[in-house]
Amino acid sequence: MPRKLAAGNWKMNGLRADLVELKAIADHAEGAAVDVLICPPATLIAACADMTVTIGAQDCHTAESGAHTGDLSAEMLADAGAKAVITGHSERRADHGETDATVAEKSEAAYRANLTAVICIGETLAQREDGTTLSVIDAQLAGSVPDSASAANTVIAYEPVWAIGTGKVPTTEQIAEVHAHIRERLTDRFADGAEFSVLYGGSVKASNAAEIFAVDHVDGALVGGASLKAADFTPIVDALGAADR
Ligand SMILES: O=C[C@H](O)COP(=O)(O)O
Repeated sequence: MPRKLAAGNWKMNGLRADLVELKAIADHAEGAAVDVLICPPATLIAACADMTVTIGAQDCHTAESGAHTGDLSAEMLADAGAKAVITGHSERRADHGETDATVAEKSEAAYRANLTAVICIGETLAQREDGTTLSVIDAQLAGSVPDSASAANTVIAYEPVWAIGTGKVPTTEQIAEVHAHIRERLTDRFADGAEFSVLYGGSVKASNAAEIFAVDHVDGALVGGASLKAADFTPIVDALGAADR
């Protein structure tokens, strides 16, 4: 059975003053029935590395070190206290031109540094509307997930681009279709494909979490906006714990 995971991606939000929210989430995570991961901006990783919640980063470079001004290697993030790193988030694919090949390389860099890679995939609104969602998912899975991936070092996050930060959420039927498809592709390709945690991401809130977590093959969520405040995020953690699956 895949592990249930409630993950928060703070994106480019969070100053030291906001560590109070992270501490409250960590305190809640300590007694939670599910795994909890928070990915704050890299500037805050060291400050919260000792809290009772798993800390991750939002991106890493492919190389271990070198002349790459402004970038951070997976080894540096691990050294700061990160245990995981998000790779291939659609905002990085769009803002920084990251390709599937880059995402696969970054995921391999994560494994090299003993970090879990949270690999993001998902279709745009145009792709959803022209009926190519599943072939887009296939291409992203094939291109972004390295052959060395396993359930122990990789989490897949399905995030329809059109649902991120918009308040628009796919129907449970749409989520079910894509998650079942991802599970099938993972089991086709990896011996432990049935064990990978597959998260849903895109406008998850306390008010819709239970319905989403009841969908087959949804093993948790990657939450953006609603992970910034403990009062918004902890009910999502609890909803995942209560999900009957
Ligand atoms: O990484 C998180 C996702 O992009 C979802 O963001 P959101 O919950 O603000 O829609």
